[in-house]
Amino acid sequence: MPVNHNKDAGLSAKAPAVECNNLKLKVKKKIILDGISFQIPQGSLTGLLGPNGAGKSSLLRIISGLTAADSGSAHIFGKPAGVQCLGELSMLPDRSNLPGWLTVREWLGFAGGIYPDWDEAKAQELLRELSVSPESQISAMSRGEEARLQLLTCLSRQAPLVILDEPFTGVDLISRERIASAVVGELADGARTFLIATHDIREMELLFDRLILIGEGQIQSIEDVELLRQSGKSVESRYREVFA
Ligand SMILES: Nc1ncnc2c1ncn2[C@@H]1O[C@H](COP(=O)(O)OP(=O)(O)OP(=O)(O)O)[C@@H](O)[C@H]1O
Repeated sequence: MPVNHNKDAGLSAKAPAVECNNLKLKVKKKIILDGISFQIPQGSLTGLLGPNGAGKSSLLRIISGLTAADSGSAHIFGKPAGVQCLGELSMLPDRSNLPGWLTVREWLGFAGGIYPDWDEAKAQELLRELSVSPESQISAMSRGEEARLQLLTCLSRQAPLVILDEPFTGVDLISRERIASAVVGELADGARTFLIATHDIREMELLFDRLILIGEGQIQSIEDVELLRQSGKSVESRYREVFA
C-alpha cells in the first residue's frame, strides 16, 4: 500500500507542497529574484528551467531555508520555509557537500544517524540500482559517481518534498538514465513531490508534469505539460520559444 508521507508527518493534505509569493532577493545591489510567485501541488514533478544565472539555485536555496529572501514568502506544505521545515524536504544541492574522507558505507551509516526519516532498506536498494560501490572513498569518486551517491542520499530519506538542483551535471548518459529511472521509481505512488532544476531537458521531458520557466530573476511562464503536449508542443520547443 502506498505510504502517505504527508499524513505521517502531520502535514496539511490540501496545502500546496511549495508556495512562493512575491519573493525578492538582491545580492550586492544586483537583483537576483524579482517578484517570484507560484504554487506546486502535492504529488507533482515540476521542472524549474531557465538559462545560466536565471536565479534557479537562489530560488531553491530560499525554498530550502538556506537563504533568506529580502521580501516575500515561501511556504512548504503550509509552513514558512526555514529550519522548521527541514524534516519535510530532502535537497540535492548544486555543489556536492559530501564528506570526502569517508567511504560510501561510512557515509550511509552517518546519514542514517543524522536523518530521523532515513530508510536503510531504500538506501541498499538504490546502491544496487544506481551502481554505487559501498567501499569507494568519496574523495576518489568521479563526478558522476558522486552525483549518484548524492541522489541516493536524497532519495533514501522519506521527506515528502524532494528538491534536486542540477542532478545531471557532469554525469554520463547511462548514469543519467539511472538517475532518471530512480526518480521514476519514487514517483510511482504519488506520495512525493519533486522540484527539479536542470538544463538536461531531454532526460526529464517525459517525466515533468509542470514547468516553471525562469529568466533574469522573473517567472517567464508556468506550464501544464499535458496541455502543452495537447497543443502540439514539447518541453524543449516551449523552452526555445521562451528563451531563444
Ligand atoms: N553570493 C552571490 N554573490 C554574488 N552574486 C551571486 C551570488 N549568488 C548568486 N549570484 C548571482 O545570482 C545570479 C543567479 O544565480 P543562480 O546560481 O541562482 O542561477 P542559476 O539559474 O542557478 O544558474 P545556473 O543554471 O548557471 O546554475 C547569477 O548572476 C549569480 O552570479
